[in-house]
Amino acid sequence: MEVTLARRRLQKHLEPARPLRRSTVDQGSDDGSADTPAGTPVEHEQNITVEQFYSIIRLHTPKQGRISYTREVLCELASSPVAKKKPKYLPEHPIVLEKADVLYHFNLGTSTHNLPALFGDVKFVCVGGSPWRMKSFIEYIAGELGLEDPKSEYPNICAGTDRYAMYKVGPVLSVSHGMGIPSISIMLHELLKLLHHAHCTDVTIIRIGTSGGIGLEPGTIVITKQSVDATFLPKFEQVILGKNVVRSTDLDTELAEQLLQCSNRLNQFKSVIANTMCTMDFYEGQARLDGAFCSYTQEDKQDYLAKAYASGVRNIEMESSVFASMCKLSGLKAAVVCVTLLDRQKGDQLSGSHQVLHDLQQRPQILVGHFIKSQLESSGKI
Ligand SMILES: O=P(O)(O)O[C@H]1O[C@H](CO)[C@@H](O)[C@H]1O
Ligand SMILES: O=c1cc[nH]c(=O)[nH]1
Repeated sequence: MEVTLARRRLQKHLEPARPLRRSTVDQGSDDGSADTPAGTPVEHEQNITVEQFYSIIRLHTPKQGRISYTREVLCELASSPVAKKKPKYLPEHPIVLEKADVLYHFNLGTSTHNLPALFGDVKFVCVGGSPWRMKSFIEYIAGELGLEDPKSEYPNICAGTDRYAMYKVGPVLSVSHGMGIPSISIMLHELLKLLHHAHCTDVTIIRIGTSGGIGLEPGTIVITKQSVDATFLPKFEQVILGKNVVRSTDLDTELAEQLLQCSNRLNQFKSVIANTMCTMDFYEGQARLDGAFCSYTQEDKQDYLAKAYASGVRNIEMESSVFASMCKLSGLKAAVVCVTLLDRQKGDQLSGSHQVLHDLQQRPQILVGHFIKSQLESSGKI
C-alpha cells in the first residue's frame, strides 16, 4: 500500500506545470482513502488572481523591522559618489563584475583588477622579446610624448610574475614576449583578452625586434610585408586537436607604408619593406653553422639563404608569423619592425660590441616612437 502511494506522489511531481489556480485537494488519510475508485484525486478548482496568489504565499508581506526600497532608489544610491568610494578593506583596484577571467602569465584578472580603468585608454601596444628593451621603450616614448614620470618610475604591471614584463604610459602599452612562437603566442592570447576586457578600441600593435638580415647592411630596419615560414610560404601552421591548422600571416599594408614614410622623414637609418622569415629555432632553423651541432655544409647554408633572398626574404626572426596570424584573427592593425643585427650571408655570430648591439636595438624604438607621436599629434591627442 505504501509503495503505491509513493509512486502516486512521484507521478504527481512529474506532471507538467498547470495554470495558476488554487487547488483544494481533499485531504484524505495516508492510506489513500480519499482517492476515487479510479485512483484520481478529487480537486475543487477555483481561479484566483496573481495578487491573491502572492498574498497566499506571503511574497510581498514586509517582514517586521525591515525597510524595503524600489529598484530605482537602489540604482540611484549605487551611483552616488559615496557609494562609489572604495571601502578600505577592498584591494586597490575594485572588482569588476564580469565572468572571472584569470590572465595567469600576466598575474592580472578580471576579478582582481579593474581592467577598463587600468587599460581602457590604450591605443598602441608595442611588443618585443626582452623585458629590458620594453622598459627602455616606455621610458623613451614617455619622453617623446612629454609624459615623463619626474621620478622616472615606470612600474612593471606584471611584477607579480617573471614570465612577461608590462609597462604603460598614457595610451602606450609595452609588453615583453620572450623568445619564439610558443612564448609570444601565450602572451598574445592574454594580451588580446586583456584588450577585450578593458574595452579598448582602435588599437595598433607593433612588434619591435631584432633579426638577422639577408643582403642588407647591418642596422637596416625591415618592416615586414609578409611573414613567411622556413619554406618561404606566407602561412602559420599549428596543430590544434591533432589537426594541422593553417592561418594567414598578412599584415596591414597601409601601416607598413606609413612606417616606411615615417622612417624616410626621420632620415636616421635605412628602412625597407620586405618579407620576414619566421623560424622555430635560432641555430639550425636559421641555417647557422655555429650551433651545438650542424647537419649541413657552408655551401648548403649559402644556397638556402640565396633561395630565401630570391623569394623576397630580407630578414629572419622567430615570432612574426604567429604574431601576424593572431593579430589578423582578432582584427588588430599590426606591423613588425625589426632591425638587422648582421648580414647572415657574411656570418652567424653576433660578435659586435655590447654598445653597438644596444644602439642597433634602439632603432625600431626610435622609428615606432616617432610614428606613435606623429599619429597622436595628427589626431589632436597630444
Ligand atoms: O629581438 P627579439 O624580439 O628578442 O627577437 C629576436 O631575437 C631572438 C633571438 O635572439 C628571437 O626571439 C628573435 O625573434
Ligand atoms: O640572426 C638573428 C638575430 C636576431 N634574431 C634572430 O632570430 N636571428
